[in-house]
Amino acid sequence: MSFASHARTSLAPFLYPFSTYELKLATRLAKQLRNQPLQLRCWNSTTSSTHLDDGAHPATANGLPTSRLNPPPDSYSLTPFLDRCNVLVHAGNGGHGCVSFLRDKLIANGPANGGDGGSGGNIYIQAHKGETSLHKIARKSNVNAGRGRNGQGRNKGGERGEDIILTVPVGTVVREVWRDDPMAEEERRWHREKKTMKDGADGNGRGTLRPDRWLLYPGAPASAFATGEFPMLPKPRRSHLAAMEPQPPVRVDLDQHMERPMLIVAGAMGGFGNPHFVSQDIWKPKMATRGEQGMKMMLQLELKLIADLGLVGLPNAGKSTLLRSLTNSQARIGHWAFTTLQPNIGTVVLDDYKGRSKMLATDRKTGERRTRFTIADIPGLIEGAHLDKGLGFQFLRHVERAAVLAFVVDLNAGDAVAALKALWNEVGEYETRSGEQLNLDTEQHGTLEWKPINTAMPMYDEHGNALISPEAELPPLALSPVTSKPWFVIATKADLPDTQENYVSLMRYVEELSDGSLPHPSGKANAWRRKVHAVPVSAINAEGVERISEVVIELLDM
Ligand SMILES: Nc1nc2c(ncn2[C@@H]2O[C@H](COP(=O)(O)OP(=O)(O)OP(=O)(O)O)[C@@H](O)[C@H]2O)c(=O)[nH]1
Ligand SMILES: [Mg+2]
Repeated sequence: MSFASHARTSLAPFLYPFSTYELKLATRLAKQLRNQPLQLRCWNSTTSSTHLDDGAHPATANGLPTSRLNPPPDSYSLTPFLDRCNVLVHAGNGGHGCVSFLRDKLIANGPANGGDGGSGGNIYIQAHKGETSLHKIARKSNVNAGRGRNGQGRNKGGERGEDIILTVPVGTVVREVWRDDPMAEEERRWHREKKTMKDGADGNGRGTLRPDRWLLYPGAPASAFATGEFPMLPKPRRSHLAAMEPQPPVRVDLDQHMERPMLIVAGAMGGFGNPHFVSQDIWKPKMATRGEQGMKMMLQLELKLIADLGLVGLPNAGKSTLLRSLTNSQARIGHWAFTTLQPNIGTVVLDDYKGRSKMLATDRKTGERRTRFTIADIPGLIEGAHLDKGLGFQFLRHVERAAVLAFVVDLNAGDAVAALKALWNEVGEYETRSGEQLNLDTEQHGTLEWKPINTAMPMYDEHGNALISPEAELPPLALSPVTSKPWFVIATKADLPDTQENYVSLMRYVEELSDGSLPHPSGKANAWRRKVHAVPVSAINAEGVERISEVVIELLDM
């Protein structure tokens, strides 16, 4: 059977129809297009306004009636998207201890009963499959957990500070840029002081006067620090939760949906109330300690994965229309290049638990039912994108961050095979260049410090000096090469007349590619080409698009 007849009979019956209904539909569409004056198809501002004036159709350039899949250019909603940000997190400070003495009807001058301060709030992080972007976190830039409340009289401890949970998309890598840990300094100081006392240099057993650590009774004059007797400062305490913090420096790869949040920084401990300082020498301690200071940490959050499927295509190929036809997205659609300037993420729901699911699929990694997958409509690539033409690098960065790639080619815009080759050329060259850049960096700065997630690296040298400076740039994230990703082709605008031959030659090309008789269009010998599909669709009519979900599910599990 020839390719053309194969396509006609099995692959695209809705596109090149022979049933009565489909034939009628196709004839009507083709007729509509033929009847349009040519300038209506080639948009410019004059023709558009003429078009509006005659009132036949609202402002759609292709002359088709407006619908959700063929909206006027001003009918869209912009969803913010960000795939990288820095955020300064500050664990909560501890509350102060309390200076208080029991006073009762019968006891005029009772014992010390000041409560301890509450501990500060913790910072947690949780990857959630409902999140697609980091913009909500980036908006804050500083995230402060709540401070612990101060202790009170009658031995009442202070309340704990409020915890903070950073909710991020699945596929986020969290890396520490720098940290400021006041507790580490306190601990070093305490050990130094203890050693001095032991050596007998200051053998009176009294601590140094540290107004920043001690708290006197309310209304005490400043001179009380000089005249009062202070015991040695208690050893600085860390919260028992600190044992659950990731090893420094924090390197966490959140590639699974998390049911429970994970601790990043524990809050600081509260200060001691005055009963802690009762001794033989000091019966009525008029001092308590201040709460410890919470740790500050600069975190870099970066999405290693922006979506399960990335739509890669030339400008105006019909990517946003395709996204709309598969999801509830309100992405902007326009008949000019670069309508889309930042990725739009949409979710394809396979099972909404309202009845029979659209498709039964299991995630091979987790063994769980797959109920949805996400799609990123990536801005169009132009020739020379790998040389950073247009907004080349920024757009290609997103291509690297999709699990499966769909190359969207417009069947109505010249040779589809040439378009596919041009796209692969840009992507392949980008990969080569980023590899070269990485090698160059390695030559200049020695081995790049990207270690597997969660391995501990020393933060301080033996003298307590920070090894990682706040200005240090983190190395680029190690991502899997683009050419190793499973991919397929979506041939759009197949409703337009005379696109059949183009599709057939595209199909022939990908078949020969899959069986290894042709070299991979990226020029890379080991590029993925196990089973390349070419799916013909008419996104504007939502025809043929169901097949895309089937192919994506198949490729996601490869
Ligand atoms: N006839 C027909 N027209 C389509 C189809 N899909 C998209 N179009 C039209 O093609 C034009 C471009 O569509 P978009 O979805 O904005 O294309 P895009 O690839 O997102 O473009 P950029 O964001 O600029 O890269 C619009 O005028 C759409 O109406 C289709 O299946 N059939
Ligand atoms: Mg677009």
